[in-house]
Amino acid sequence: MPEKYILALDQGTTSSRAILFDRNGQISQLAQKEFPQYYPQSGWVEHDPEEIWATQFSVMAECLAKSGLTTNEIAALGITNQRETTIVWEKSSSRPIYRAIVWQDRRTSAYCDQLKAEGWSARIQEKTGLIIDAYFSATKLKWILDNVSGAREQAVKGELAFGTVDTWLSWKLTNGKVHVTDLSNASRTMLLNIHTGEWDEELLKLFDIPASMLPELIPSSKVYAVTESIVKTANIPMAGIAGDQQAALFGQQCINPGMVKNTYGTGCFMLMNTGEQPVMSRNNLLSTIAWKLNNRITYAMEGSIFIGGAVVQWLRDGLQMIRKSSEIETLAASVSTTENVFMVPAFAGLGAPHWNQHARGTCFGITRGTTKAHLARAALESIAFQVMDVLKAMEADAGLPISELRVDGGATTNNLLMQIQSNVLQVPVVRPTVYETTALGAAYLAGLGVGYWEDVHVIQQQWQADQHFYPSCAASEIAPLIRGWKRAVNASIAWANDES
Ligand SMILES: Nc1ncnc2c1ncn2[C@@H]1O[C@H](COP(=O)(O)OP(=O)(O)O)[C@@H](O)[C@H]1O
Ligand SMILES: O=P(O)(O)OC[C@H](O)CO
Repeated sequence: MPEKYILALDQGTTSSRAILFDRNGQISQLAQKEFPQYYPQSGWVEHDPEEIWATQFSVMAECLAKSGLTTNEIAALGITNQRETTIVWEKSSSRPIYRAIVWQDRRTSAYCDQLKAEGWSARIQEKTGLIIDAYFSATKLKWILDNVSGAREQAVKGELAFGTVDTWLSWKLTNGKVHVTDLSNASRTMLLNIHTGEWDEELLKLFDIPASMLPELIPSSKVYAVTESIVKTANIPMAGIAGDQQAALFGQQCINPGMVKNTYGTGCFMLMNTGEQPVMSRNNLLSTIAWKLNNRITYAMEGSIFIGGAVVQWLRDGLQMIRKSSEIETLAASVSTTENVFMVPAFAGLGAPHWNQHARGTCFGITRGTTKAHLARAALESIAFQVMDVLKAMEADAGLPISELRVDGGATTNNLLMQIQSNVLQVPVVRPTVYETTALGAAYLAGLGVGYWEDVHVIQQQWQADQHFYPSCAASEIAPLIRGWKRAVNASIAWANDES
């Protein structure tokens, strides 16, 4: 019998990846492609669903071709994806009726303010675990139905399908045979009751969403389809789905309550496993479904930061200050401090724990002596400070100190950022050997779904630390920086509040 592999599709905000994992959870082959971002108006962010599919499909084909494997050597396929991003398509033609509205998009902020003013905050948090914000899918879906010509009529007739990116990819991989989403993705729509694990009728009514548009809810780890005959990918069991942050929690083996990871991708997302009960945050964090496995739902508490590695991408593409993301490390390391420059990258408002939809990016403390190196360092520090704010909120909710942080995601290749992070938090930061933890989590869920791995205890042995970053300075040296950061965030919020 030839050795089999698990294929994970990781559809992120900036790129699509396909990764083959072996039985030891090691990467055997990888292909990756960036795709375009569209910013049609200030605060709007869109993707083309066909480009999402085309890049995802091409990396999958490339990965298989490079490996030389045939489909019967693939034991299962797992999907993990940028969450909340909202796609609506025609069931009959599979044609999207609008571009994907991305999680970072702010176009529904005013409607969210209205919902808050009408007193919906507590009820929505109680049911969904979420804080009302344009971030989640429900208001994006409502916007499409209200603004795309003919959409509502078609939706009422049952002709349209809604899905997050996992739903879209599952639809495309099966030629429209399945219209599904797993509970971890569904919990990000603001339409799911996380206690019952069902779509919530009251919320569907509030957002005026016809139930016929909604995908079927499935567990995160179970065979739900096989791939259709598209090039070399026919008949692979599709057996795992999870939102990328929950998949990373699984891939980091945070499978016991109290375990925490932080992922540094486009945004930063810290999740704590809270076991089989949702914990309602008193400190502006989210309560969300981590996964449904073996018929049991595991919950997580989450701090979502909208701009993490994206600030580096902005310096690269927007300001053209660097040519490659990796160049930021040398540039930022060329100065030992920012000379009191603070950047608040609230490009898409502020997420946890501030939740200000109207805040925007800002930079304080610039003098005639400020160079691009200071700005580069301030950008990296801004990522670390935002993570600190979320970690403090999580510690307050948990009533326990977090004594070590497991990290992953594209920006964790930056050793300087990891060192700054450890200094700011004054705790060790641990990077695992497999950086592609998100994809690994999806592979694990798919592999467990087909019995490739017998149970979680088998995969638990596979997690290995690559590098520890320990604090290299005293807390007293960091304290003035933290004060400066807090002033900068407050000023950014005050600027937004002054306008509203
Ligand atoms: N060396 C680096 N230093 C800091 N940020 C980086 C570095 N390399 C990549 N990044 C950032 O990491 C992000 C990509 O990480 P990834 O995990 O692929 O994100 P996503 O899944 O959101 O697309 C980008 O925003 C990029 O700017
Ligand atoms: O694309 P990422 O990895 O930054 O993840 C995006 C999140 O899923 C948004 O909630």
